[in-house]
Amino acid sequence: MGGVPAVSIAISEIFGPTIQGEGALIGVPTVFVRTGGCDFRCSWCDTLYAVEPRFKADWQPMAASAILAEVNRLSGGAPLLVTLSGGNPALQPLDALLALGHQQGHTFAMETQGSKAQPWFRMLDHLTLSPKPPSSGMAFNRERFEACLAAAGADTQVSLKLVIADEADYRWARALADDYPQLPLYLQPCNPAPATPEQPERETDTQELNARLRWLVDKVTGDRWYRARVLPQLHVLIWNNERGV
Ligand SMILES: C[S@@+](CC[C@H](N)C(=O)[O-])C[C@H]1O[C@@H](n2cnc3c(N)ncnc32)[C@H](O)[C@@H]1O
Ligand SMILES: Nc1nc2[nH]cc(C(=O)O)c2c(=O)[nH]1
Ligand code: SF4
Ligand SMILES: [Mg+2]
Repeated sequence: MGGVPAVSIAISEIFGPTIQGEGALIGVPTVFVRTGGCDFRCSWCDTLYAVEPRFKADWQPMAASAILAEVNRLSGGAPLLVTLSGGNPALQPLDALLALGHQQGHTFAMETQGSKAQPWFRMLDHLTLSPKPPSSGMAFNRERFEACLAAAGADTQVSLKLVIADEADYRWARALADDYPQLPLYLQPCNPAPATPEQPERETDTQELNARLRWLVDKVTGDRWYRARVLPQLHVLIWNNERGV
């Protein structure tokens, strides 16, 4: 009696509908499901409240059915694109969420740094792999990244989204992208002043952000790197560093 207890997923926040502000699906209406916990700690991370273990008490263990109930409440009951982010959502058991969500008509995209592969990656409709450049302070592990690509298989649309803070990041991005010519490639300038747990109300420097965007466009066009697509974080242009949008 009682059956198998539902597996729980650590949830930092569920919000939307808003628009996807980054990468291949920019502009698409979506609800975000943000998991808690990350195996990285990037120097410029804009979501440390979903990363640092000191915030563990804020992350709620939720069953797939409860997460989807909240997604459906926010979406008004209509199926839509659900974006899984974090923290690193690849650390969570998300297969039941994907199976049940698909049954309900939702589609799923996920953002991850490519440090951990899961067999359920092939259940995703879109997978954004965002390996970290030198400025993040994190090391790139090619074997793990390629395990993520293999786990996604042929039916999941995979794209590469690289954050660029400086010249060294740009050079790293060029070399990395050359090794994966089949992947759609998105470059996004690093937010120079993301909000932090200590300064949740911090505003970014929009002039500096715009200068970084212009610099990146100049680099890409100057190098005739016509495969790269340069995009801002649209949500930062619209709402600055506000959380939950
Ligand atoms: C917060 S992360 C969560 C998902 C996963 N941990 C990852 O890094 O891909 C989502 C996206 O935001 C990007 N990001 C984080 N901080 C940023 C910043 N200061 N400027 C630009 N992009 C940033 C990450 O590189 C990643 O592509
Ligand atoms: N609108 C919006 N787009 C996003 N794209 C990636 C986000 C993230 O934090 O993972 C994000 C986010 O937090 N908001
Ligand atoms: S991998 Fe993603 S969530 Fe984790 S610290 Fe880096 S940017 Fe933040
Ligand atoms: Mg974000």
